[in-house]
Amino acid sequence: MTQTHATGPKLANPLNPFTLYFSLNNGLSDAAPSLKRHLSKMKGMYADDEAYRSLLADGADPLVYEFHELGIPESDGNLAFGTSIVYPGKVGDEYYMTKGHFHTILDTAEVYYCIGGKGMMLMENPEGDWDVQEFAPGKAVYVPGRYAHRSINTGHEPLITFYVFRADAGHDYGTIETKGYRKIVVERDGQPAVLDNPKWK
Ligand SMILES: O=P(O)(O)OC[C@H]1O[C@](O)(CO)[C@@H](O)[C@@H]1O
Ligand SMILES: [Fe+2]
Repeated sequence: MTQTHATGPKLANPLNPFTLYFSLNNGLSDAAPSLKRHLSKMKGMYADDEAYRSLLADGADPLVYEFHELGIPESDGNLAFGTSIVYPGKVGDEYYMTKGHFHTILDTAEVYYCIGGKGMMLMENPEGDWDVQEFAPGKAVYVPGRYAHRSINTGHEPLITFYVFRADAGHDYGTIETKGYRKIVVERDGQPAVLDNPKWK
């Protein structure tokens, strides 16, 4: 090592070695800003449009999830990583969740390691196969290439995960925004249940 580098989010291109701290309690990093997705950014994604509208009444706009995206250069040798925090809540009986996406380079996989909370990773591929895997602290979920992925908080605490994927993978939101997922995860008798999405096109 010939020089020291400040740790933190100021990422140079090409990258130098660096270290970043993410809290094991709330998933956040003091050194890097998070991107926040409020409910108003998820129009049409929940099955119950009326429940969605009523949660946004009178100017309310709850924070559904936030994540750290560090701006790692999107070249094929790099890894993008960060934490993702989905807050507890529901729209009607459907749990708070991320938008979800395919990777633009469809074959690109991703790993999520759960640090806190409880939930599910909902996945589906263009061939129509779907799957859910459970998140609980200590569980690592592998999202294979070709699978769209959405994190869902089925518990009462923030669902905190750490993710890593190939930095050039890209995000394809269009397909999910127009077609939706085949499945939704809702609360039934106090338990999560996977149902057909009535809005799926
Ligand atoms: O991109 P979405 O579906 O809004 O969800 C955000 C999460 O997915 C990621 O894009 C990783 O796949 C992270 O930035 C973040 O954890
Ligand atoms: Fe992804």
